[in-house]
Parts: sequence; C-alpha cells; structure tokens
Amino acid sequence: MHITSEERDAVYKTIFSRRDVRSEFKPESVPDDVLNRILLAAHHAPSVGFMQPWDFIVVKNSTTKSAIKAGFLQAHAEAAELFEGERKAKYQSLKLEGIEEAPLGICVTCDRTRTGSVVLGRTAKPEMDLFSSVCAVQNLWLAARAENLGMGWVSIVHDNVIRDALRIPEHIDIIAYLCLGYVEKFHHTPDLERAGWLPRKEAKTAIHYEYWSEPD
Ligand SMILES: Cc1cc2c(cc1C)N(C[C@H](O)[C@H](O)[C@H](O)COP(=O)(O)O)c1[nH]c(=O)[nH]c(=O)c1N2
Repeated sequence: MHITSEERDAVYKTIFSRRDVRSEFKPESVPDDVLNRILLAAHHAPSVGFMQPWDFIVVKNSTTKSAIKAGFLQAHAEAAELFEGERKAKYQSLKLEGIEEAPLGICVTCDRTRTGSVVLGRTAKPEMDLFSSVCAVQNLWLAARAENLGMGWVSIVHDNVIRDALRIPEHIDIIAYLCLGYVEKFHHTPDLERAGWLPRKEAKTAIHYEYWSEPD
C-alpha cells in the first residue's frame, strides 16, 4: 500500500505536535468509538516474538483516580527531596500530572508470562517484553494526538499504589499510567522546555518541526 505525500505529512504533523499534557484538560468525555480506535492502535504495536504482552485498564471512576492522585502526591514529595536549592523549587512548581482533571486514565501493563517462558527475541535480552509494552504506549500517544486528544504519562507514583487501586495481580508489570482527554490547546514546545527545566537537543536535520504549529 502506497502512502501519499498528504498522508505522510499527517503522520509527521502528528509526531511533531504530540505533547505530554498535564494541564488544560477539558472535562468532556471521550466517545467510546474514539477510545476503541486508540486502544486498537496501541494493540497494533510491534512486540518481541509477537507476544503482545500488554493490557489496557481504562479508569473512569473518581474514587480510583483520587487514590492514584494521593499516590502521586506522596511520590512527588519524596522526589522533591532529591533536588536541591533552585532546582527543588522549580521541580515543586511544575504541574506533572492531570490524574483527576482528565476524564480518562489508562494503565498499560505487561504480562511477561503471556506466551510461556521462552520467547523468540527475548532470549538474550529479557527486558524486550517490557519495551514492547512501551511501544504500545507510543502508538496510543500518537493515535490520541491524531484524535486531537491530549495524553500525559504519570510515572511519579509507586507501582503498589496503582496495583492496589486497580487490583492488578503480582505477576503483571505496570508499565504506564496515562491521563487522556480533550485539551484547550497543544503547545508548540514541551512543558518542561517552556518552564526552563531542559531545552530540546539540537537535531542535525533539515526538517524544522516549527513548520507544524505556531510557536507558543
Ligand atoms: C517514560 C516517561 C515517563 C514520563 C514522561 C515521559 C516518558 C516517556 N513524562 C513526559 C515527559 O516529561 C515529556 O515527554 C517530555 O518533557 C517531552 O515533552 P513532550 O512529550 O514532547 O511534550 C512525564 N511527564 C510528567 O509530567 N510526569 C511524569 O511522571 C512523566 N513521566
């Protein structure tokens, strides 16, 4: 199947304008057909030995979100202690999750036992099944952007909090907790860059992503 230049441009536009979204979520709910499309896109990620080790747990319940938010607040406070001086103050000023504001949470997991103990492609590098689930996260992130849905990855929460809140069995690995929803806007530059945390590294390429959106 040939991809036209317009279709190619749409893919690059999606990649370059994808953002990690932590604030500015709108409360409107995500229709089931849209949610199904992005989950199906995630399910079509590559995976080691085609083991497809992922599962997706959709979170809508506010009590569950509150438990995860409490876990974030605890882990965030612990993290703040690891930074010093100005950096600590800057860290504490950052908005690093939208757990309660986003209408949807999605937990992506990895069942490392899914296709037995010997997996094609995992024999020399055992972490490949975990990486496969991360590929699913990226597919989900890009599909969400193509649906004009913002998505934010929240990793500042201990696994046991998510495991308890979602009753995830011990043998299942937790890969990601994601917040999804429609947004006020997609910023041109990452939040961490706009906040002065870190700049984007220069890429030696002739393509300028500025082409795809208006500067902030
Ligand atoms: C594995 C992993 C884990 C996290 C993230 C990303 C990834 C890949 N990011 C988002 C991260 O800060 C963001 O991707 C970069 O700052 C670049 O911004 P854009 O994604 O391009 O907008 C992220 N952001 C945040 O606010 N809280 C978090 O806990 C995390 N955790």
